[in-house]
Amino acid sequence: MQKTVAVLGGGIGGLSACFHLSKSPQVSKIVLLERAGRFGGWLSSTRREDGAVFEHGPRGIRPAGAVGRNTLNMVEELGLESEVLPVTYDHVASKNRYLYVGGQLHKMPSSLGGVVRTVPPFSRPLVQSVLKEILISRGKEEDESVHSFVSRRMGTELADIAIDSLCRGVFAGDCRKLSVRSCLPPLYNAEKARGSIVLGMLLGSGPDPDVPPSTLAKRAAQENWAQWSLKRGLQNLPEALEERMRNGGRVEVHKDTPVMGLSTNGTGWEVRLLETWGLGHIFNWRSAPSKLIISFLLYPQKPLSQQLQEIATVTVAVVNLEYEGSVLPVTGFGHLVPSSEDRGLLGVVYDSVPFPQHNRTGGHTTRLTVMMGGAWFQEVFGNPEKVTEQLLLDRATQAVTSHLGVTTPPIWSIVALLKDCIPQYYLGHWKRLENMRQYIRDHNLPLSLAGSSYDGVSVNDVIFSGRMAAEGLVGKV
Ligand SMILES: Cc1cc2nc3c(=O)[nH]c(=O)nc-3n(C[C@H](O)[C@H](O)[C@H](O)COP(=O)(O)OP(=O)(O)OC[C@H]3O[C@@H](n4cnc5c(N)ncnc54)[C@H](O)[C@@H]3O)c2cc1C
Ligand SMILES: C=Cc1c2[nH]c(c1C)Cc1[nH]c(c(CCC(=O)O)c1C)Cc1[nH]c(c(C)c1CCC(=O)O)Cc1[nH]c(c(C)c1C=C)C2
Repeated sequence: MQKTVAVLGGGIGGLSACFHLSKSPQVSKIVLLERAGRFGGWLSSTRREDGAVFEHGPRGIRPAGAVGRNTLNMVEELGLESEVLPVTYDHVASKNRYLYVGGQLHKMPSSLGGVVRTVPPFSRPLVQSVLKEILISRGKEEDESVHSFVSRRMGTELADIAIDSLCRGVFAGDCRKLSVRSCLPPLYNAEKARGSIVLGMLLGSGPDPDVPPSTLAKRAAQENWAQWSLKRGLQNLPEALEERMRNGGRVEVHKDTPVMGLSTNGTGWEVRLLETWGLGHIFNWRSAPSKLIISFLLYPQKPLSQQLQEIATVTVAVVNLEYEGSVLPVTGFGHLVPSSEDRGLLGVVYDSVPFPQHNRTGGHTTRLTVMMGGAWFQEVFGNPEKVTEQLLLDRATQAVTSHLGVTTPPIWSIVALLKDCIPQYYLGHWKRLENMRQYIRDHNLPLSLAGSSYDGVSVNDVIFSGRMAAEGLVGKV
């Protein structure tokens, strides 16, 4: 029997689910319901008339691994190959990343020389920690914080500085609360499979999903891409998906359509919407049987909704700045700031280094993005509802002055407050997921979970989760 499917939330996860569902002959109709006035969720780019592009959310996607190939396969299917802006591993943006510690920028080691020598801010050569790691016995816990795991295996200095910064630069989160099992599965699996991170990395610690590469994914591997973006910014990806959905025939796409509630009616679902397109106050959309793929929380089944609610999120302030000319004292991807140095200032991305194509045409500028807040937002800035754009802008420009010595004011800026934008996989996240999925199975609920709250926060992970949710319903597409 053909199915009708509602996809709730038109972020990149919901769009990916629609994309894959729409390929299946088993699905007669897909209804995509999005609260906002545009699709794409956190993939959001400002395009200025003079050609400059500024990213408010993700700015680079990694091509590596099965999930990286899966995204590039989709990019090729959407006909976006000529729009891709690759950055190779030998590019300065791939080789140079910095830490801001003790009031100074320190380049993170990226070569063997940097690992065997003592390189500040570390007090001994990293190779010492790496060699000792092989001899440390396996942990016995089912889960552990990222900080505790790395301190135990590689020493507290590495955990306090490098890992603390890494967790801020990916999750905007606190490594003392984040789960190693859910946030860094390759490290957790390496210890479980080989007894050591180093041995796991060298010998492998489990199979990757089978995702055959498209021509574009093969090109990325041959040309050694480290990351990529799109000429018109990453927002072009949800735009291309939306266009595909609109032209495909079987997907009904609705923007400005917040879902207000969900309830089961035995055979399917009732989705309560606040009417926005002229049918009365509350519109009940009913289908039987139906499946829902949700990338956000709205569910009256108590045990499930409670578990979903327990997945915390953090708020990040993103400030894009543009400066006239070349103002950076160093070149590279950007720098991260450990929480011991400055709790509220997470890091600065030097956008014009990896993607100079996004600078305004004809002029020479430097584009930077300052990211602030995350797990420390409330403590440093107070209530996100009350913080002013001016305060965030001042804090960002002060950081650029003190960290990078840039004394000229920016010629252009934009402040975005991204409320609850990154889910935090705290200790025991894996158990919560297992319980939720068990509940769905036990109650035979026609419901799938996809999106950044579950199995990975990167754009690749989320796109893959949309595909898995679709395939869980209709089989391989
Ligand atoms: C600042 C920042 C930088 C990042 N940098 C990178 C990076 O460099 N590389 C990378 O790979 N990843 C990066 N990420 C992560 C990645 O962008 C996100 O994890 C991903 O975009 C999340 O997609 P999603 O579809 O799960 O969720 P969302 O983008 O949150 O989409 C959910 C959608 O559901 C809609 N919605 C919510 N409630 C309702 C409702 N009641 N009714 C209807 N619709 C609803 C929302 O409006 C939204 O459109 C970054 C994220 C942030 C915030
Ligand atoms: C300073 C805050 C943040 C910066 N980027 C993000 C935050 C919160 C969000 C983010 N960055 C990356 C991802 C995807 C992870 C993935 O698995 O692909 C997300 C959600 C990519 C990334 N950025 C940095 C690292 C180490 C990674 C992981 C992948 C990779 O190695 O490329 C470092 C980093 N992020 C930021 C800065 C300033 C920075 C380092 C210099 C910004």
